[in-house]
Amino acid sequence: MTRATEALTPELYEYLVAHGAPVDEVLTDLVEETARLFPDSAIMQIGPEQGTFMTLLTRLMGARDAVEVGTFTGYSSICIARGLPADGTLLACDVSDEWTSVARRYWERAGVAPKVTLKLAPALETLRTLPAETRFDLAFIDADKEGYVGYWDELVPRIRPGGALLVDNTLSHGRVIDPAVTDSPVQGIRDFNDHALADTRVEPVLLPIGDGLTLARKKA
Ligand SMILES: C[S@@+](CC[C@H](N)C(=O)[O-])C[C@H]1O[C@@H](n2cnc3c(N)ncnc32)[C@H](O)[C@@H]1O
Repeated sequence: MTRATEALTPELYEYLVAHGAPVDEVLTDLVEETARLFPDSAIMQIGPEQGTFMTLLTRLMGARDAVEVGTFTGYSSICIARGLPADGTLLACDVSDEWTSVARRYWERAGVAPKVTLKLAPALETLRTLPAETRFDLAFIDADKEGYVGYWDELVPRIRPGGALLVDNTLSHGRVIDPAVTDSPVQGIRDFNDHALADTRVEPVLLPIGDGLTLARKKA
């Protein structure tokens, strides 16, 4: 019995990753290619245990229609798309043609390309112009941190009752609790965390996966 989450040493983290479902060749190659092409940005990819968790969650929920805000080179989108059924859909939102051109190649290799629609535009615009009747089972937010509250407010009404939202980086590498840190991405995360907690339409939990992953269930 314990009352707190275990702090992970690098060795314990390695053990944890090694005891989840193994990462396949497609994702391993994607990690390698992203690091080679975009060495300064590769850190933006989600980690292997988070990807496995997202695939399992998608599958466990029986999600069919999903949306992602922040695609980069495609790691998280592949993890979500793999959890969707053959006729499932994923709307992937990003602004970078350069980064998502890598994602497009890997969607083909992963066999998920028919499920994915890429929208290259500021995500707030994309979400605001969705048809009023659009409903998603699952949303994943992982883009500019200052935009999180706006994305959340567009997405919550579009999630079906019982559906879920996942929001990445909600611990900001620990900076959320450091009053000396006042930069706008960290303040964006603080604002978002308070906003989600106060939102009576959802039941949220902030999980210590990766850099903090908020999971929220839309109430019926
Ligand atoms: C942290 S990365 C996403 C990482 C991705 N989920 C993965 O697992 O590889 C953030 C992404 O958000 C995109 N982005 C930033 N501002 C955006 C905006 N206003 N609208 C849409 N996408 C945006 C960036 O181009 C970048 O690809």
